[in-house]
Amino acid sequence: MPKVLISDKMDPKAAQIFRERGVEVDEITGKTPDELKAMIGQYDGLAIRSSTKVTKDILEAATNLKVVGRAGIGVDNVDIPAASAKGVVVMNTPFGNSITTAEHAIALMFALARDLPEADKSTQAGKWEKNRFMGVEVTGKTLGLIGAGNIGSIVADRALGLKMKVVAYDPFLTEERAIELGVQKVTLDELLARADFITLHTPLTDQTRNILSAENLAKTKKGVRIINCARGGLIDEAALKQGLDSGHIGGAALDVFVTEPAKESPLFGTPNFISTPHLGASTTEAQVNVAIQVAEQMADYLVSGGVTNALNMPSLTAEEAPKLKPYMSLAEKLGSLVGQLAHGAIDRISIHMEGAAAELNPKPLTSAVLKGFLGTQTDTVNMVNAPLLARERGMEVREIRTEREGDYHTLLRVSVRTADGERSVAGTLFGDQAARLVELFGIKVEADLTGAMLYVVNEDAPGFIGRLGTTLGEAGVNIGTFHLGRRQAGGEAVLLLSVDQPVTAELLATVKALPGVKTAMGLRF
Ligand SMILES: NC(=O)C1=CN([C@@H]2O[C@H](COP(=O)(O)OP(=O)(O)OC[C@H]3O[C@@H](n4cnc5c(N)ncnc54)[C@H](O)[C@@H]3O)[C@@H](O)[C@H]2O)C=CC1
Ligand SMILES: O=C(O)C(=O)COP(=O)(O)O
Repeated sequence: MPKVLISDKMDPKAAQIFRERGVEVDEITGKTPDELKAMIGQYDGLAIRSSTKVTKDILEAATNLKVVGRAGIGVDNVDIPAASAKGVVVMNTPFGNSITTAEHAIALMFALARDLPEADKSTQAGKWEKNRFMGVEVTGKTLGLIGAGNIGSIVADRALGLKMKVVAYDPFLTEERAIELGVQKVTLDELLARADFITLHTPLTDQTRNILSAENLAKTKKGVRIINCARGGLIDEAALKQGLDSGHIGGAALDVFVTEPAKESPLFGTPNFISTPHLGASTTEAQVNVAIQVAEQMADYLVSGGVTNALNMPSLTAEEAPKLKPYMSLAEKLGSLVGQLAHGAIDRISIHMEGAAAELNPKPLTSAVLKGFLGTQTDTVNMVNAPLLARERGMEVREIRTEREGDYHTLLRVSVRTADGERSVAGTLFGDQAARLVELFGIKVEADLTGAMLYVVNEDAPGFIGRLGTTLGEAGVNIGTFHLGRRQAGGEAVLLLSVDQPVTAELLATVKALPGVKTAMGLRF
């Protein structure tokens, strides 16, 4: 039974779903990195929010880990390249808390507009300072949206409902989408110059880090009020403090900080500064949403291989997964076969899916072919990092689908381009389950690809098979299955034998010395 650790506070619905789906679950929150490292080895899944840092160090200790599920959106607390290298799927729940976070941004905007926290504090201190607090209306004001994705769009919608003008800076926002949202697409400089309120809704990337730098803050309108419910690091906190102190910035509300938990900050105590402890996603509704979603996605993956909302692997529904399983095995074997047989540099690999195979989700099949192929060159390849590794090696990967059936109702063909030209192998599924090789470098052959195999190319001549059998017998090697294919009688023949003992270098040398043998190789599946 797969076992999952929930390491951050999560709605109880998550644990309930894991158990209902046959996944064992421990809920242990608040552990230090060392404590987590010591226990992570026993788990197949790790369910987190933003507190747990899934570092390379933790992943190295996670010997059984298959999936990290983020009950929320941001995955900057997960080392995704390190997870991919280990074959660990990383998933998030991209929509479950977006309304809630957008609402928090709007709440902070009003809190800034009317100085609510300070007014509350003063009133409860018995001061009744009616003349001290003078707010601003949001109606008719311009809201500058940096990032108009899921959350930014909801903020825009709510702001338009409040009769604000919304200008948006987002390099990936199309004019059509801007029109649909009712916002004006502008440059960052224009946004900085025009906005009365600025709200940030981008991930933290190399491009967005310090997007509100000292220089950019200086370009803002005097009295601007700034809200960050996205990620610490988008604003230069020291420059923000200076701007507040000088009075250029009229107010700032931060839900997120460069260092979290933010137990101290030069910003604390600054007039017109408001903060919340990363509460953007903290509503009952959002937490129920993300807990249910993350548990369902992780259970799908652990129980049936379905992949949803993964950041480092193509999607695959829980219904598709069992159907694809035998194909994945065939794809991996064909990839491995060409990897073992084709020599020299390979700059292109093509995966042809014909007949029934053409109707399947091609991405997992491609990953499986690449895993099989690259597995002959490196031990660190897996389904998750295979496409990335192929790209890093400068390989072009082609997927070709032909729905028309050929000789087989379903066929996978893997071709590689080598210095000597295109080399291809093809296989089908026998009874929709068993992987069967049907063509090898242009020669028809019917073979199972299992365990240790001996591959021999020879001149088709009488007596050869007997001599080969004797040679193997004398070497104490037992033949399991025997497959023969040839281009034409008396031409080139291919022999594929599964053998019960390993094919040693010594045996290969003896086979190669037999008359008529052109090539002999040991293969492994
Ligand atoms: N405070 C909290 O508790 C929460 C914070 N978040 C954070 O909110 C942020 C936004 O989340 P979503 O809207 O769901 O993400 P999203 O991916 O839907 O939207 C992000 C937008 O940022 C834009 N963007 C990317 N690079 C940009 C750049 N250089 N300049 C301007 N725009 C750029 C993208 O084009 C995209 O439209 C994320 O960082 C997420 O982690 C999300 C949920 C809760
Ligand atoms: O979903 C996100 O990106 C968030 O930042 C929410 O964080 P949390 O799950 O509340 O720790």
